[in-house]
Amino acid sequence: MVISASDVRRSYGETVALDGVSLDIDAGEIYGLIGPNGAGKTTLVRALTGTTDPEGEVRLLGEDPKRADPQRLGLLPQEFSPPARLTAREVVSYYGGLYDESRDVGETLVDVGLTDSGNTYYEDLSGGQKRRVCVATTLVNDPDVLFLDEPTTGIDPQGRRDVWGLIDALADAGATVLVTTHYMEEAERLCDRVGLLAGGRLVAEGPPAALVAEHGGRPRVEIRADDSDHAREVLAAADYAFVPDERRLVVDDVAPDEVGDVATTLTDAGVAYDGLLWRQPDLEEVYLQLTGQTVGASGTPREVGDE
Ligand SMILES: Nc1ncnc2c1ncn2[C@@H]1O[C@H](COP(=O)(O)OP(=O)(O)OP(=O)(O)O)[C@@H](O)[C@H]1O
Repeated sequence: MVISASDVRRSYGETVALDGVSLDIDAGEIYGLIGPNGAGKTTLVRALTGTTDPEGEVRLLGEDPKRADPQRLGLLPQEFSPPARLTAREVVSYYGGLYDESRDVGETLVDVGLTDSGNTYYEDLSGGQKRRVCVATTLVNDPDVLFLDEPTTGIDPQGRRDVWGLIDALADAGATVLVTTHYMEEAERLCDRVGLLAGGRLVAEGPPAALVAEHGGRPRVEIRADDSDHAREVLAAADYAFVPDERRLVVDDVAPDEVGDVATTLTDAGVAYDGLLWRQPDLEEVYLQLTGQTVGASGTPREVGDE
């Protein structure tokens, strides 16, 4: 195992940040830690990398994390501000200088898609470009194990895809990657396995598709109608069931060939709607099923039915 944790606990005063987490991550895996703000993701990354002292046992590359070879590790913290009055190239070169051996700075910049911005001051880059520079600093020593705490937060959709491609390529080349995210699409697209963290506990773990199949529930249709209360009444009278969701009207258990029946039921009752969206359940639904909370793109936890 490249990374392993057994019954890891960490509290800050009264706040229990980690409440007995165990996990094992193998070489070449991309493992995603998912959870909303406050779930314990950053504390777990800190425990696994030796920057906080938890109870329980942690092993990184077979050692106490504090003794693991820094040359083999890359860590992108959530909050990371390189010196602003350096250019992108100088920032990456500065971090490269901290290692006995480092990669070519120009190549590393190309890898993160910063071909034209190498000579721009860090403080003059866009939010997404800054994050790419930060990712580049974690790649410059060609690490075997990478910890990326919310690597794509603030990056535009294309930039996000670029970073995913980069992480994929690193894992293909044998690197082990632990990534935290509250973007479910990111977790589904990128990760071989994910761990769902809630209140400092790992509530489920597995390949995204397997978790969705086991806990995600049935396909559903989301309806956008001006008068969604009326739409709900009409559908309830026709024996449709609903996914608990305070923000949207979501009809549960609708196979693809049954979407037309939902539309007809509404139309026959004179209910106007401007959208019917059929979708398979995703990791967001899994999280909701298992914790009663949504993660959401902003990462802010929300109790369903709590508004
Ligand atoms: N240094 C600290 N001192 C006090 N409390 C802390 C500290 N670090 C984390 N916590 C608390 O521990 C809990 C878990 O925080 P953590 O940052 O690990 O969550 P997270 O899932 O990474 O959230 P986010 O997505 O916002 O980073 C939170 O309640 C947080 O307030």
